[in-house]
Amino acid sequence: MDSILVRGNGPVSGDIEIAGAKNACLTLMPATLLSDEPLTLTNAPRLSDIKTMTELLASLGAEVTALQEGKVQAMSCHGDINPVADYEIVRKMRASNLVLGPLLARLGHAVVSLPGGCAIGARPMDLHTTALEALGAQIELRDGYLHAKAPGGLKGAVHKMRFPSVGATENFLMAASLAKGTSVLENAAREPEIVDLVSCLKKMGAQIEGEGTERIEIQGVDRLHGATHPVVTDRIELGTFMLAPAICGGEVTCLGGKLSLVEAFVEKLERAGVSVTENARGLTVSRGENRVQAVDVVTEPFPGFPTDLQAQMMALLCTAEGTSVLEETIFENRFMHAPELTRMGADIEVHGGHATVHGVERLKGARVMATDLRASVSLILAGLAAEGETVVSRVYHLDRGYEFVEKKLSGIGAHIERIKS
Ligand SMILES: CC(=O)N[C@H]1[C@@H](OP(=O)(O)OP(=O)(O)OC[C@H]2O[C@@H](n3ccc(=O)[nH]c3=O)[C@H](O)[C@@H]2O)O[C@H](CO)[C@@H](O)[C@@H]1O
Ligand SMILES: C=C(OP(=O)(O)O)C(=O)O
Repeated sequence: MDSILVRGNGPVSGDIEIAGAKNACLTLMPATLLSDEPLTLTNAPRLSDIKTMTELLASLGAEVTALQEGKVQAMSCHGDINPVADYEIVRKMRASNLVLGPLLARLGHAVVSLPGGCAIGARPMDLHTTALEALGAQIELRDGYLHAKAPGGLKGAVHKMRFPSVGATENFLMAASLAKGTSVLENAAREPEIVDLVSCLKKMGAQIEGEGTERIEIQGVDRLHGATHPVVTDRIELGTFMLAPAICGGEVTCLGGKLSLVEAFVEKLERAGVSVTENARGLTVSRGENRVQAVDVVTEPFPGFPTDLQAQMMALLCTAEGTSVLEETIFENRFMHAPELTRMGADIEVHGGHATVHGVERLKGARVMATDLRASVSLILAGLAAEGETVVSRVYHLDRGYEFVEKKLSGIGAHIERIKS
């Protein structure tokens, strides 16, 4: 298993290119199941999760070709489709559950393994199943698989979710696009990845309005056609790399970054004393000599502060002046980076969904272990702020969500290298 070695850094400077969003690409890829014509995604990130989704779609009968070293995913699903998403693939990745809505819409039946839990918390599917049931699907759980069918076809309906689940919104949107009649989803998720999915579905011929708001209306159509679509910028990779100059000092431009993707995050950075400006090339982030100030953070659905940036923000706050409280409201076990940061000299107390971080002047390098995707990169960021060397093990988590992380960070002057096992 590879590790990442990081050496404490001085100020960083330069440009860093932000990739297409993992969490958008993983929902755009299953949309290929909705049409028998090719769907081409440009600006796809080069990640192991994308390979896993490719494997899953191939197991269902889709042809997926990675072009330009993986930056383009060309997909086609014109032959026989297998309705069974097998446990062996689904268990590797939560986003596998996004084939349920498309399979059901295209075939009228689907058998999809439950993703189960993952390190950061439970990944239940009740919001997905009740949303699809509102469209007329009958779903039961047998042997760890969701067996779904819609004997008379899916029919448009009004459905209100008790929580704006991103995945359930995506499954509902894809299914309702091919249902008969009009569907309305209330309390829908508003994340940029939802807006991106709708933009792609519209190019495929879907009739949808209200994306980016909490009420989305879908007029079902008989068939969807092929399309070419660029994957939206990864707001989480963007936020992660914006933290490099915030932690080390210096000035970095995150190419392709937009304020509208990370407003709640930027508000906290600015309060901490970090400057962020939007320009034609992206977002420029700078911090001078002053220590950052403590800020409190609560994770929330978009447009609130994203759960996927909580671990990285904690790395910054470890060396802030004062005490910060981070509250995690989305996943019940998403503070696993805290004990690892403590190994580096951070002063953190975790009580349930709250982490209290008392800022220290300097962290110290240590051997630490990545427990999940965002925890891994938070340890790398902390390593940049630490005295001496930090070795982060189990970086296969990192490769799920960050392409060429060593190359990108060394491009702005960070001391980072991969140790191959
Ligand atoms: C709202 C939110 O921040 N969603 C994040 C979540 O999306 P993801 O789609 O995985 O999760 P959801 O948006 O569905 O919401 C997560 C919350 O809803 C609960 N839940 C979810 C589905 C369900 O059927 N029943 C249920 O109770 C979960 O236990 C959790 O508390 O993880 C992704 C990867 O980290 C992020 O990119 C998304 O931004
Ligand atoms: C936890 C994440 O991904 P997933 O939902 O695929 O596990 C993430 O992107 O931070």
